[in-house]
Amino acid sequence: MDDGDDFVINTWEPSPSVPRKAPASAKKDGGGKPGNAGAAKPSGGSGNVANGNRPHGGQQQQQRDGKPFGRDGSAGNRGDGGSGGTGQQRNGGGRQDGGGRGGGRASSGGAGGGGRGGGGGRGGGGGGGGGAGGGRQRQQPGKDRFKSRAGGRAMDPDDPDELLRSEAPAEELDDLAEVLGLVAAREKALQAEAENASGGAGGGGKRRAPAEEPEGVVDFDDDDGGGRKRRRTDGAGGPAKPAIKATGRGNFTPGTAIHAAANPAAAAAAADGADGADAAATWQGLGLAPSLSGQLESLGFSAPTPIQKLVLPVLLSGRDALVKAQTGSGKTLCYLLPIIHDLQAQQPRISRGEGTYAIILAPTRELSIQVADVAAAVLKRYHWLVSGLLIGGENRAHEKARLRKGVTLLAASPGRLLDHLEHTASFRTTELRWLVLDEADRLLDLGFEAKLRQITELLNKRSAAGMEAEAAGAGAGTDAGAYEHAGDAADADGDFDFVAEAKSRRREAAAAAGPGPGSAAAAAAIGASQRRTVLVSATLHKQLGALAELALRDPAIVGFDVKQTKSGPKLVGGVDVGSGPGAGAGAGATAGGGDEGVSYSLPASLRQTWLEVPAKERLSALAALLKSRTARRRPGGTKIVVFVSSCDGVEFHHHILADMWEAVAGGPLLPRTCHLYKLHGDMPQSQRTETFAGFSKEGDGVLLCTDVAARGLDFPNVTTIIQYDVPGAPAEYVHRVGRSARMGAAGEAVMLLMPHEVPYVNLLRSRGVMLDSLGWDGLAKYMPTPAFDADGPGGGGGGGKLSKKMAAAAEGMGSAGAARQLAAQLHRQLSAAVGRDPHAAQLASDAFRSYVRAYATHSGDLKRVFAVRNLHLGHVAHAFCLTETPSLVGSSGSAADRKRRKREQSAAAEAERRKKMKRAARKVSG
Ligand SMILES: Nc1ncnc2c1ncn2[C@@H]1O[C@H](COP(=O)(O)OP(=O)(O)OP(=O)(O)O)[C@@H](O)[C@H]1O
Repeated sequence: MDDGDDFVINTWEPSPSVPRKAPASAKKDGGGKPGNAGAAKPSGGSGNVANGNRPHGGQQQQQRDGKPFGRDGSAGNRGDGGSGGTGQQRNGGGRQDGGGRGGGRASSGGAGGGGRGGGGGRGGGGGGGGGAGGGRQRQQPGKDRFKSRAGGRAMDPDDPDELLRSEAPAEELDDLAEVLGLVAAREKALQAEAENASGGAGGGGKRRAPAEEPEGVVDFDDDDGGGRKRRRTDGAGGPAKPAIKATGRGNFTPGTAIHAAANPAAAAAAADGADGADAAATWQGLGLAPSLSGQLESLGFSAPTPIQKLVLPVLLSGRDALVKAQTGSGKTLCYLLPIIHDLQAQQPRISRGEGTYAIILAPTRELSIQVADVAAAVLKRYHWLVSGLLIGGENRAHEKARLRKGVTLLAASPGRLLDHLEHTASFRTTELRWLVLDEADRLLDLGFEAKLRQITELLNKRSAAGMEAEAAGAGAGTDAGAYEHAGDAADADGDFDFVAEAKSRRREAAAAAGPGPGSAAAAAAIGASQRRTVLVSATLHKQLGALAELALRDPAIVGFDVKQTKSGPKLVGGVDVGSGPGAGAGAGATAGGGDEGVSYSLPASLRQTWLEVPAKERLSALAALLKSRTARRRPGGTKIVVFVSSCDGVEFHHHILADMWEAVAGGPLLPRTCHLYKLHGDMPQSQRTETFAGFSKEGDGVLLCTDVAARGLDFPNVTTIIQYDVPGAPAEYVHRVGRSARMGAAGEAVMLLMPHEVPYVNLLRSRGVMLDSLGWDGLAKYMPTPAFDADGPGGGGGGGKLSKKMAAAAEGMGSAGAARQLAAQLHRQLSAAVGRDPHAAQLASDAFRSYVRAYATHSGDLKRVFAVRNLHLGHVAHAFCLTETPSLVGSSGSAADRKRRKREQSAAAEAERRKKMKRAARKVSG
């Protein structure tokens, strides 16, 4: 039933801050080459077309493994698969008919060659029992892993914050890399086998005709897989630009040479060169439609950033891509613009009933919301393209209703997307043309590998079902068959005739229009079987190569280099492309692989410092930093993000600073106009969304948060980042500080380190991140001072006058040391207040425990620097305003909160169900 509350983000007013106007610096970016888009186009497009049967390979592998495709398994039916495609189509109406779908794939293999159909049959047969079991086995270890890392506490693997509290052990990630490598190798072998068996005839029958190679465009130096080098030139005989090399055709598999991409610095320089400066300096010059260019300008994006200049032509050409660039350099538009350009160009227009054409996966809910907001803003001109959001914490039933209506462009978090792929029959993805994995490094960090693999497999399966149905039928009804095949029986009604009709007209129009950069023909050449996949990352993650192997085909690689090693090609950090004029390109050249040897590149406009603080003075130092940064009103506002290592830590500090400070210190810590926010993964989604929007809009504000806000979130005008609790690996540091100094703006990052943690500065230095030491002197006058002494309240905490006695003492001492002593006195008063308040005391103990637990999860090199044995637990407890050190055994408040929330959610769901039943009953009786 449709709830009527529309899911169309397209009609939302995007958050006022997102996107924001381009700063003057960005507008000045000049340069670029005319015709780059065209130059890049044909090679990728044709390469992809030639490789069009990749999805089949993936599916064959599933069939052979007999793996289930739905969580429910429907094991008994899987054995039906032996009859191949036609059998499946006969069976295929019901979603529960797992065998039908398995057979569907078998038949798709069968179309390419009988052998594959047989393979599917075997898989289907085995799947009767083994498949379903396999599904559970695959999920279970994941859960166990989370559980064991949480010290026996059951964790929610969908929740980034849960995982943040303790990262996956390195060995597990290594195992996953191995598995992904094996999967890729196996896929490749099966594909080769299938190609031999079919001789290409069958597959060709299903695939759309490749687009003709447009004339006058450039191919790259291209290894055709057989070691032969080809070179094409453009009509004018010029070299290919941008300087991004294509890889050989075929999957990006171990043993296949991954060509170093572009040296972005060189490419950016080329793009800025005299002969092409004007074209690449404009959106249209990069190949975007005039209407899209106009929309961007009306949003304040007057010119592309350097990374956008590099990536847009590549993606518009139909290539897959792996992209790395500095934080805040404008990566979101790098993929959104080619997608929107592609979708708006489809003739006749795409209708929402056709289902989803683009999916953007992001690791956190907030990031998905942000991407959806930006998409909605850009899509405003294209009312027929509907965007939407699928994220954990939202009502599934509402999401299902919206998916049934159709959502063209979807931003999603992996857990919820997988859930709908598995359980929402009306979720149509057979037309999917784009899959983006944003913050891919973070997705990997959070242990989403298995989910990403499942998602890719399911999408492949669905698009193959669509192609199969299309090949089997003609014209109207084709899609109905496809959806039936994909288990979407509920939608297989007459409504889809117009969809099939639109699609066939679209293809005709594309054929008539002929080839050309960004043309309808080029677009049509990339059918469901030719999905483009984009991996975007701000840092190099050691599993990224494996993920690229799995997900990408013939990718252009931007911002990384590729090093040949004994075990095959390996991604290494390349030159980051920056965000402002002169930024990035050339800054922070990299060498080596993995995190070791990587050199991060951060904006020059970011001032980075660290402050050495003993454990027991941490809270006072935080208060002093906040006071000092908010003391003066800046014209553009002051926004501070404070990173804390756990949800409990955020709760405790929020309670102390927002609810208790004023009463104890006799005045507020922050100016009245500066609001204090909190954001963490244990908050209900509605509150998270509210905070996200509120802090984005705020002129002055402080956000206390976990790493849930560390990546990708684009809060406008963040002036200061305070890392109150240390980050993990240097990449984490880079992501946290990347919330400030975006798009060439000035920013500051301060990290608090306890004395034993100071070597972390050297670790960062070894990764190219240079910090200065921040002295106490500048902070002395902002140290919070006690309100209550023999002379009565003085209001030192709120910036009011010191009591006479204190003021005299401070003047006498006149040093940072004196100020610190006064602050210590205030701290003792706070501790006494916490001791009198059971709620605060509970928050403090929970926060202390979570802090120590999080500290204990550091691994590798970090374990030596952040060793729990170096923590003075008594002093740490003091920082949490505890006079005694709590036992480290015991459940945290957040765990209890989570349980309570789950209870509340199921009670609410039950109430909703009852309401619906009552409504239905009333309708019947009415
Ligand atoms: N061409 C442009 N002109 C002006 N501003 C832009 C342009 N492109 C993007 N921006 C703005 O730059 C900011 C950063 O963009 P975005 O969030 O896409 O960066 P990012 O590289 O994804 O950052 P992170 O690595 O932190 O995720 C946003 O406020 C965005 O609106």
